Order: sequence, then C-alpha cells, then structure tokens
Amino acid sequence: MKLEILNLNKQYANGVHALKDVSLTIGKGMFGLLGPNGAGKSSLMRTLATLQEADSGEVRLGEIDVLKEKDKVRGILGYLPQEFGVYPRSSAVELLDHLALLKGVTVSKERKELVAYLLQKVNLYEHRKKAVKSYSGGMRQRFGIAQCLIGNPKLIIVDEPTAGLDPGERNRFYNLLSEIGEEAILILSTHIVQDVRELCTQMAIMNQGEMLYNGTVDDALDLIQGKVYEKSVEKNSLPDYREKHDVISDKLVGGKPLIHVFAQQAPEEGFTPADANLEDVFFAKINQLI
Ligand SMILES: Nc1ncnc2c1ncn2[C@@H]1O[C@H](COP(=O)(O)OP(=O)(O)OP(=O)(O)O)[C@@H](O)[C@H]1O
Repeated sequence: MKLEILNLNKQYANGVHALKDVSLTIGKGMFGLLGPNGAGKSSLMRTLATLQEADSGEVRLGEIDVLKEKDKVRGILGYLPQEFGVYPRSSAVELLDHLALLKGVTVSKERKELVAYLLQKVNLYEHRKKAVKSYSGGMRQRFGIAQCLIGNPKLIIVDEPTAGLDPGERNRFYNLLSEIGEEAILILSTHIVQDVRELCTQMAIMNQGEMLYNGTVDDALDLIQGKVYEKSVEKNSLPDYREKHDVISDKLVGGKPLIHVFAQQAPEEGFTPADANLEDVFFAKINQLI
C-alpha cells in the first residue's frame, strides 16, 4: 500500500498558506518529514488524519480517497498528535480499554487481551494501573503509541513525538518506533534532525508550506558531501562571515561559534572540510543554498 499526495493546498482564514502544492509518495516503512516550526507539517498531518479539510489536491491511500472516504481512513489509521490530551485520573488500562471500545473492539475479553498486549509492547505493563497523567513525558509518548496501534493500523502518523524527551527516553522511543515502522506506513513529523537521521531511510524537507526535498537520506547527504567547510570564529566577526560566505549554520562549541559554510572549494585560510551531516542539508535547504 502507498500513500500518494498530489498538489495539496491549504490556506487558513488569516491568509497563511500552510500547504503549497504539496506532492509526495510514501511507501511502507518509516518516513521522516522534517521542517522548522511553522513549516506546515502539522497541517499536512492533520489533513492526512482526516481532521482538517484541504482547499484542493488529492490524497490516495491504496484504493482509498483520503479526502472523501474519511471513515475508511480512520479504520486503518493510528495517529499520535502533537498535543496528546488524557483524561485526568484514568489509568493506562482504563484509558486504553475505553479507546479500544471506541475503535470498535466490542468483545470484552478480546479488548482485555489487546490492552495487555499493547502495554507490554510499549513497556508500560508494570505501570498499567497508574494514572496516565502522572507519567513522565517519555512514558506518555509510549502510551500514545499504544493507543495508535489499536486496530492494527496501515497508516501511522506521529507528530513531533520526541520534543521534550530526555536522551534516555528518546532512545527508548526510537526503538519502539523502529519496531512498529516495519509493518505499516509510518510518517514521523519532526523538527529534530536526529530523529530522521536515526530512524528513516526516506525523508522530505518542508518549509513555509513547500516541499523542498523528497528522497532518501543518503541522496540528501550526497547533495552537500565535500562542499561543507567549518571554522571556529570570534562572535563579533559572525556578521562579516555571513556577508562573505554561504553560512549554513553556526553553533557554539566551547563558547565560540563554529560556522559551517557551503562552498565548492575551501573558502579561505582557517576553514577545514567538515563531515557533512543531515543538519547541514536541512539548513542549506531552508536557507536556499542548495
Ligand atoms: N488553525 C490555524 N489558523 C491559522 N493559521 C494556522 C492554523 N494552524 C496553523 N496555522 C499556521 O500555518 C503555518 C503552518 O503551521 P503548522 O502547525 O502546520 O506547522 P508545523 O510545521 O507543524 O509547525 P509547529 O511544529 O510549530 O506546529 C504556521 O504559520 C501556523 O501559524
């Protein structure tokens, strides 16, 4: 099964054009949708999850017309939104049981087995009786994945799932995602480059409603391989470098800015070839250098 998005457009009432002729084809496995805040990722995810109308365009999931046959999509969709609200006092078991019932698992014994299976899968079984509200960020996100998996979805959408997780929690969450990403189409929407680098082979980069890149992570890296140079510079000379060079990014290393520039050859004294990474591709695309 493939997800095909064709010329999708969305303009909000305030005039913001959140999706501009967006086209993408996504197959089975983990797909990374990368973009800075405000790029339009959530608008796209909400549209795919049938929670929001597009102005024009087409989306097909296998034989299903996603924009028209919403109930069919919902039957095979797992969605973890950016803001995942939970009922204040319900335990994980109660909440999952309730959600499974809403999703049509009406036989009580079946539901009980499913809930236990899901809680084990996301490693929350021993915390099953605690209120979800009391969970840490990482546990809550894993609970979010458990509810996503009810009904054995063919399309799984997770929107910015690792924001706010500490490194340990993030790693646990990565492992869980990579496990479930094998059997379905899984779209991971994120502004965190590391999420995509560690988990995805296929990816897209989006900014201001436009798709700037769509392809493999390796091809993305090839776009800049051998064309990134770095130099540690003084803070007050940054504007100068920005003016003279195609600066991809600057970040503080040991309190001093380390700049990455895009160039066909070593630009000047003091620059050394950098190991180009996905973050370089991301910023080079966003800043329209490539
Ligand atoms: N309901 C809405 N009404 C008006 N403007 C909106 C609405 N939802 C989103 N926007 C605007 O559309 C643009 C895209 O927002 P969207 O939330 O889709 O981006 P995003 O890439 O998911 O970013 P973030 O990570 O910040 O949520 C932004 O400029 C945002 O302010």
